[in-house]
Amino acid sequence: MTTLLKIQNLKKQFGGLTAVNDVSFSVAEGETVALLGPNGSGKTTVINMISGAFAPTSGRIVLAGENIAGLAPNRIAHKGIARTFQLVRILPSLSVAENVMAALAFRPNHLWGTEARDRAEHLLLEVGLGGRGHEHANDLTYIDQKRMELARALAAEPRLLLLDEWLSGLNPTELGVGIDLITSLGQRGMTILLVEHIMEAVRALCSRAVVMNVGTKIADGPTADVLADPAVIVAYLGDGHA
Ligand SMILES: Nc1ncnc2c1ncn2[C@@H]1O[C@H](COP(=O)(O)OP(=O)(O)OP(=O)(O)O)[C@@H](O)[C@H]1O
Repeated sequence: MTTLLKIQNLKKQFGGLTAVNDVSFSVAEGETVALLGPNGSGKTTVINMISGAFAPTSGRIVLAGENIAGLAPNRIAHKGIARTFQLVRILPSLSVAENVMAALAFRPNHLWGTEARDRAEHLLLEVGLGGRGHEHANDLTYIDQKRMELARALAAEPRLLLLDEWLSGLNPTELGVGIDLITSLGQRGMTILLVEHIMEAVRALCSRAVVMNVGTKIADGPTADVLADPAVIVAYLGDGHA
């Protein structure tokens, strides 16, 4: 398998707090990998460094052989990384279709006009919002806003998709649909790194999992093995459960 993303000795300090400490792991082309860990373990900080929201204190983030650590978010996006946010970010005053068209307009091979509208409708259909492009983004339920945010991320045709708790807040039916949607992206060859607290989803979607605790990587391997690792169980549940 070809490595798409290689994280090497990544570190992030916020003043005296070391949020991410010497973390290294890789994601192969076409893999769906989970980045796990209890609250505050540094997962979102890793995602923020990969997507360029934060510059690392030290370490390398290598995408397809090129070190992208510290580049601005728009440059990283143009290199093929797209993400969703833990708290959804949308353009609330625009329609659903316009939100996606804005993403199509800002990608390297821009799409405009009818072409963009057609592509936006296709992407909305893909995420379960078919025929709803005319609606006001602000009127969508939270779950539908998440769907729309995913359509915006997919509009960039990323090589690597970062999903930060994209499945959280879904009811059981919606969760099943969401898992199917991410599965279908993976089946089409998309490389995905996802932060997720819903273990049912992690087991269903991810062949491999990386686990962090207090900024440090404590496990990396096949998902079933990692979730059965006593060190991981202790990190999530505390001593007495391993
Ligand atoms: N911008 C920031 N400034 C200062 N400290 C920060 C900042 N962002 C994150 N932190 C701190 O870094 C640590 C790791 O936070 P992070 O959000 O990466 O954890 P997480 O594993 O994603 O947690 P959760 O599962 O709760 O989202 C925490 O102690 C957090 O308070």
